[in-house]
Amino acid sequence: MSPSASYSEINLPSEKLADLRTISLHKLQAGSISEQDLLLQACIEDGFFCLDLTHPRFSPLLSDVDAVFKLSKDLFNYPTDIKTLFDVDKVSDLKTNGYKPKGRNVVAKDGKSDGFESWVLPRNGLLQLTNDPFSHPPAIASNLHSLCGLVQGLSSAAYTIFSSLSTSLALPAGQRFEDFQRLSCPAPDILRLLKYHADANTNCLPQTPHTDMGSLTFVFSTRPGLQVLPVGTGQDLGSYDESDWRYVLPRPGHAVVNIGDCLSIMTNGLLKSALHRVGPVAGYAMPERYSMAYLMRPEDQTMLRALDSPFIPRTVSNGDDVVTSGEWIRKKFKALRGQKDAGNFDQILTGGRGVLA
Ligand SMILES: O=C(O)CCC(=O)C(=O)O
Ligand SMILES: [Fe+2]
Repeated sequence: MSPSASYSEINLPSEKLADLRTISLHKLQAGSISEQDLLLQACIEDGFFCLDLTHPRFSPLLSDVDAVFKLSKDLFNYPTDIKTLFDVDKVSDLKTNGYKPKGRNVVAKDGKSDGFESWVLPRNGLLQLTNDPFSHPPAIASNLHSLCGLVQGLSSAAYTIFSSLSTSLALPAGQRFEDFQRLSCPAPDILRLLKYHADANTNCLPQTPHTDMGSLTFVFSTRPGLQVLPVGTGQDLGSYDESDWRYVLPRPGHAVVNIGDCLSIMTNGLLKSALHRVGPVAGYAMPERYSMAYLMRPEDQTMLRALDSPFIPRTVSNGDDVVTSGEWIRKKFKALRGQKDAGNFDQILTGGRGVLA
């Protein structure tokens, strides 16, 4: 088969596929104990799972996903001079709003740059939770209904997931995950629309390996491309092998969900924040690919330290290294802004490990 064979023609060997658990949001919401246990297991063992949204009650959410994919195509089809009016580095401080052209950031030590355009939208701006500036083009203004529906639907799915995990870990009142991401309070969550460009080079790496630095991420796509590194393959030490990557296949009516660094820190590593990346299937060209990621982050005042739970391993800390989530995000930016050639801001913002050494 030629490197440009269509993805539907590619028959991936099953041992190369990520064997992710499927969690039904409907069953979680109905209080199923076995689903709750399965969710905890997935977060401890993989840091990734597939979220089944096929129950009819989630049809409005899936319609919003479709509408936002359509919007995404319209946005990336805008002429370059319009897109650059909303340059993420000009219209927002912490990259929480605006457009990033392809190739702006370095993704590999050899200096190669990224292979995707992105457009980031802030939850605070969409839901009018703060008065922070939120400049955006007409296509976004005319799709606010779907964008807000999507963000609210995913925030509510996250509430169910957080609350299930909090119960499983016997977290005390006031220290439950959902207490740090309240539905009506401002939080620096972002909706990230992505367009990966086709690339004939079978060795291209459009997006660098990274972990997401927030709490929980939901990803939707209709094309393969997402790859995860199984927990236990030397992620922390960087001693994994290229052959360790596993492909996550998109499934209609499902989101791919993963744990971010903040939840991992708050559970002292019990819940895993796994390395992932986007790239072509080995030996094939990279096809054009649209995806969207809703990257959730704890409210700014959240202390990033291990929570009280009989299941969370304790560490001895003098407290000096505890920071709030807001400080942590700012610190990362400051460190990077002062670091010539660090380039890779978007990945750093969304990921704490596994990026440029
Ligand atoms: O495009 C994807 O499938 C993944 C996106 C991602 O990992 C991110 O935005 O952090
Ligand atoms: Fe990510």
